[in-house]
Amino acid sequence: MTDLTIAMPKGRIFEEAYEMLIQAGFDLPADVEISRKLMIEVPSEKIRFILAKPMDVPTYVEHGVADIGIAGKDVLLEQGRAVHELLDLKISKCYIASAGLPNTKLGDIAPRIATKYPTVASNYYREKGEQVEIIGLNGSIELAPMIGLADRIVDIVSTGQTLKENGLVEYEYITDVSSRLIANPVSYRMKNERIQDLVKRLKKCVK
Ligand SMILES: Nc1ncnc2c1ncn2[C@@H]1O[C@H](COP(=O)(O)OP(=O)(O)OP(=O)(O)O)[C@@H](O)[C@H]1O
Ligand SMILES: O=P(O)(O)OC[C@H]1O[C@H](OP(=O)(O)OP(=O)(O)O)[C@H](O)[C@@H]1O
Repeated sequence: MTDLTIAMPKGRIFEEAYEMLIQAGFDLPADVEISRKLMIEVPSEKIRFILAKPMDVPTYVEHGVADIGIAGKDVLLEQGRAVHELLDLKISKCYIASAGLPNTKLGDIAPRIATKYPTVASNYYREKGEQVEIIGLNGSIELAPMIGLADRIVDIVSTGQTLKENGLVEYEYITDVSSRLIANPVSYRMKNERIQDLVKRLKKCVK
């Protein structure tokens, strides 16, 4: 059996993704994320996990230091990395939308859009033929319209609670997001049997 390195996203996605691998029949240790270890070896399964920031998973996979990884579609759309998308795991579901203060119309001059997803946002408005000014932020995006930094935000919505608690409303749905299994193209060729087996097993667990 070939060794496989899997880049796992720390945080939100981790638990569901790890649970899915266990459901797929992999014999993996419990309590992995509680520890501060960033690399977990599972010799019995010939698997090595690296625990990365969700935004960094495609980087490890593109560079081939991880054979496969799990990444949100939001991150894949934003980064457009050279990786194969193998399977929609249908976990960590949410969507990207634009939002802003209620009853506000965008003026003729390029509205300011605050976002953690500058590429997704500029593609969206370009396709609509609207000129915008993108303001890149790393988090707490909802603050931007409240404090007058931007006219709209483009961000992840899940329950809608963050928008509601900050007095914002959704304006435009942009795209659905869920987590995907991705592979390095060379690993996919060289370790095809191993990766196909994993895809087959995970596919059975997709709900
Ligand atoms: N409500 C949500 N908010 C943000 N991301 C979500 C949500 N629901 C699912 N996701 C998915 O989880 C991923 C982000 O996970 P997480 O929030 O742990 O990372 P992060 O925000 O990049 O990390 P950090 O909190 O360190 O900035 C997204 O890329 C997306 O695919
Ligand atoms: O619709 P909801 O269920 O409220 O979820 C959406 C919120 O969750 C995310 O933020 P996160 O918690 O990752 O914090 P951040 O501000 O650091 O991005 C996202 O950026 C929204 O702010």
